[in-house]
Amino acid sequence: MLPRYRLTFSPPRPAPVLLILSGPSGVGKDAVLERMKERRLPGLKFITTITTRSQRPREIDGKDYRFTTQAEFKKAIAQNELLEWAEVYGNFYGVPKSAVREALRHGSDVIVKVDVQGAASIKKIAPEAVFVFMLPPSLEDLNYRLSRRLTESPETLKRRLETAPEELKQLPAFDYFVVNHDGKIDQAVSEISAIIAAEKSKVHPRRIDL
Ligand SMILES: Nc1ncnc2c1ncn2[C@@H]1O[C@H](COP(=O)(O)OP(=O)(O)OP(=O)(O)O)[C@@H](O)[C@H]1O
Ligand SMILES: Nc1nc2c(ncn2[C@@H]2O[C@H](COP(=O)(O)O)[C@@H](O)[C@H]2O)c(=O)[nH]1
Repeated sequence: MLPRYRLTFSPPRPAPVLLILSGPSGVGKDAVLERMKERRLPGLKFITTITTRSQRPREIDGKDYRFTTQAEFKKAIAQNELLEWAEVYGNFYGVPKSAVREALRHGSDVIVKVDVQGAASIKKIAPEAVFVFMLPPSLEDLNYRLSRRLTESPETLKRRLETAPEELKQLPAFDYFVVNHDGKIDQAVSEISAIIAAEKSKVHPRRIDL
């Protein structure tokens, strides 16, 4: 007969992770996040940000972005509805604070996609977030991807590509990097998932206070 023990132990409850994904335009952030969404990983929430940029032909309002006017965007800033906002390549973009708070309150892990300015702002507000920088294998690959996407005018394409080297200099401010190798979107998805899993296994987790 085995001795009977009173079991009083239970493992720690993992804290939700706020993952900030950044990287130059065209590196593949959206493509990787789309693939992540297809995997329907439980407890993972993707935040739709808002923008004054014009909607691209294949974009869906409310899914890719919440497209808004300059006036509405200014109102959102005035009413303190944005976690951060920035002018990026000539348009305004911002993260709705309530969506992030709500998801974290429900215990979900949260992914927010922003440019490097947005990542720097969020680092000041929520330094406990996990900052991930997506890198291209080379600037040539970045150029090729952004050109082939056919979403940019010659002027905006030039602006985005000329900004990339400056953005890449921000890498040291991040916690992790993920290289989005050509044709290897699944590998990038796995690496981001592994980062989330590692963060959730920390004995001393970073607790977000927003
Ligand atoms: N691993 C990859 N191999 C080859 N092509 C890729 C890869 N990842 C993304 N792409 C392609 O590169 C282009 C740019 O990708 P995507 O739009 O996801 O970039 P992004 O980082 O979200 O850009 P932005 O910051 O402008 O929103 C798309 O046409 C996409 O299909
Ligand atoms: N600072 C923020 N940057 C954002 C936000 N949402 C998206 N972005 C970034 O803007 C650029 C351009 O995006 P595109 O869709 O016009 O190609 C890209 O780096 C996005 O990651 C945000 O809320 N804040």
